[in-house]
Amino acid sequence: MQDWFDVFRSALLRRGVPHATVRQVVEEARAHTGDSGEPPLSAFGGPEAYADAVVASLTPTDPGRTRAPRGDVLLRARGITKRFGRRTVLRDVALDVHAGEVLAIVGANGCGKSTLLKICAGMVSPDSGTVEIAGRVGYCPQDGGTIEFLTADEHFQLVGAGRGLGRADAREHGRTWAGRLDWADPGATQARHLSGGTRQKLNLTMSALSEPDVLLLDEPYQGFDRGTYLNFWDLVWAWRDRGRAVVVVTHLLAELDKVDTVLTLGESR
Ligand SMILES: Nc1ncnc2c1ncn2[C@@H]1O[C@H](COP(=O)(O)OP(=O)(O)OP(=O)(O)O)[C@@H](O)[C@H]1O
Repeated sequence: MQDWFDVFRSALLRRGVPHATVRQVVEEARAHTGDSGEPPLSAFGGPEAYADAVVASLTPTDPGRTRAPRGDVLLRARGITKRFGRRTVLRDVALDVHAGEVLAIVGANGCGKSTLLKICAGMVSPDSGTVEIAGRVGYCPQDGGTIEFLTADEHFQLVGAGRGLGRADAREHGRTWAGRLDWADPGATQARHLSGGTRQKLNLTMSALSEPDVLLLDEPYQGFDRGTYLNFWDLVWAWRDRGRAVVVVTHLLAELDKVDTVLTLGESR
C-alpha cells in the first residue's frame, strides 16, 4: 500500500504546488505526526482532501474578508537574537502583534519558533533585543507545564490565585474553560493520569484562566480530536474578537487561513 505522505506529495504536485513548498509541507506534516505519534490519516484526514486544504491556505485570501479591527500593539519584539553554543537560532527577529490579531509563527523544524515564544513569555533571555508587552501574558507550552501529582482543580486554583481568584471561583472558571474544549469533568484526576491531549486541554485552560491580554500558544492542539480542534479555533477567534493578541506556533500550513498574519522564521515577514 502506498504511504500516506507519498500520496499527499503527489496530490500537492498535481495541484501545481511548487516543489520547494511541497517539500516543506510534507516535512512539516511528518514532523507533526512524529511529535504527536498520531497516524497521518487521523491527524489530517485523507491525503487528497488535506492537499485541497493546503492549496486553499496557500492561495491569497480575499482582501475584502471581514476581520476584527486591529487595536494597539500589545506585543512588540525588536532585534531578537539568540544563540545556543555556536549556533545562532534567531537573528534580529522583529514582531508586532496587535489587539484583535491572530499571528502564526511557522518555519522548518529547529528554526527557533518555540524559542521565540519562550523569549516573548519571559522564560528565556535573548542574547540581544527587547520584548514589550502591554498587559498580562498567558503561555501554553508544547508539552510539560502540568504538575504530575496535582489534580486539574488544584491547577485551576494555583493559576486562579495568581489573578486573585478564590478557590471556588478558580475551580468554576477553570471548569467553564475546560467545558469549551469538550472536557466535561476535569475535577479530581491527577495530571499524571491524563492522556496527552487532555493534558494539553489543561495547559490551554490554565492559559485562558489567567485572562491574559496576550496569549502565546505553542502547538497547543497536539492530541486533540477533530471536534476539540475546531473548538480550539473558535476560542482563538473569540479571544481575538475580545481584543486579545494571540500568537500560535504551528506546523500545519493548512491552518494559515485561520490567522491574520504569518511570521515565517528565516524569511522577512
Ligand atoms: N536550551 C537549549 N539548549 C541548547 N539548544 C537548544 C535549547 N533550546 C532549543 N535549542 C535548539 O535550538 C533550536 C531551535 O529550537 P526550537 O525548539 O525553538 O525550534 P522549533 O522551530 O520550535 O522546532 P520544532 O518545529 O521542531 O518544534 C534547535 O536546534 C534546538 O535543538
